[in-house]
Amino acid sequence: ETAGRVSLSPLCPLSVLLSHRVTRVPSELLSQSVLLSHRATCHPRAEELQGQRWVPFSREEISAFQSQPMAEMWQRCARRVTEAIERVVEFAKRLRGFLQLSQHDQIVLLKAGAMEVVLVRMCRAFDAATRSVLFEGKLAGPELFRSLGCPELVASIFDFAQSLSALRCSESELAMLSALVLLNAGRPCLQDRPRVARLQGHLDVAFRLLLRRTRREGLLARLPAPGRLRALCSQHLEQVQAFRRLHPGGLPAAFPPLYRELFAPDPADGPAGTR
Ligand SMILES: O=C(O)[C@H]1CC[C@H](C(=O)N2CC[C@](c3ccc(C(F)(C(F)(F)F)C(F)(F)F)cc3)(S(=O)(=O)c3ccc(F)cc3)C2)CC1
Repeated sequence: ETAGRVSLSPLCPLSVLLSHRVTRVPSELLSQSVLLSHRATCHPRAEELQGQRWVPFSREEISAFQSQPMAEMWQRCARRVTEAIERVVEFAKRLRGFLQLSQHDQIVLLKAGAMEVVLVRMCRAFDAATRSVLFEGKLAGPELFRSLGCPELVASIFDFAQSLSALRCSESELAMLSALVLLNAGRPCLQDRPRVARLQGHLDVAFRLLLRRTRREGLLARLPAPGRLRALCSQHLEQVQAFRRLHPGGLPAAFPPLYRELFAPDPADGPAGTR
């Protein structure tokens, strides 16, 4: 048995067995705490996802969305993605060691990784059978988002959600994946890269041990390449720029400030993450 576990030898009297604390190895404690942070900051919660019967939008509701003005639909989606990003920030703050990083590095990691975590989390509310995602309480296919005017981005988002949901990840696996997306020592502009690399290393070991314990080592080879998430996020930034060109005068004030800060930073505000 691995060190620290209660020895289950037949010779051990109950009193000795009971005297051992059920110790968990540090990496098991780490994946447990990451799972709790994930559960506390995801929406909908896992139990709501199981219980809920997902209802698709009706044809009338879909055409109502499709006839929304582009700016209206963009603001609606930007609000929802901003709410999701605020929950990802809360998740990051609960990750062991994250708040001990400099604020500069916390901002660098969130600017680079928050949208990627939203896209990872999206597979939780994705229904592969109907290729649709939970949006404002009902199931929406890609066609519902037509008035955004960015069909390729929407298609890539759905493709990514489809491929990730096909792996049928557990909440623990999604939690560890999300933590590793955020605590990525490869992000540009980090001040204390070795410190982020140490945190990333602990998570990497904990993730591998979790996969071994659950006989899911094969998952690692099937995960989408990190480049896919990066490509999705740059596609998203291109579409935000395209939207801004269509609507001179910058993103309308109705866009959430956090969304503007992350995806349409005003050059007058100085370099990213240093304010
Ligand atoms: O907080 C949680 O645990 C979850 C995390 C995942 C959340 C989620 O799935 N989402 C949050 C909002 C979602 C979202 C994703 C992508 C975008 C955009 F890229 C663009 F609009 F251009 F596509 C933008 F940013 F440019 F506008 C906006 C909003 S959504 O559900 O509104 C959605 C929109 C379009 C889709 F084609 C698929 C989904 C995805 C739901 C809440």
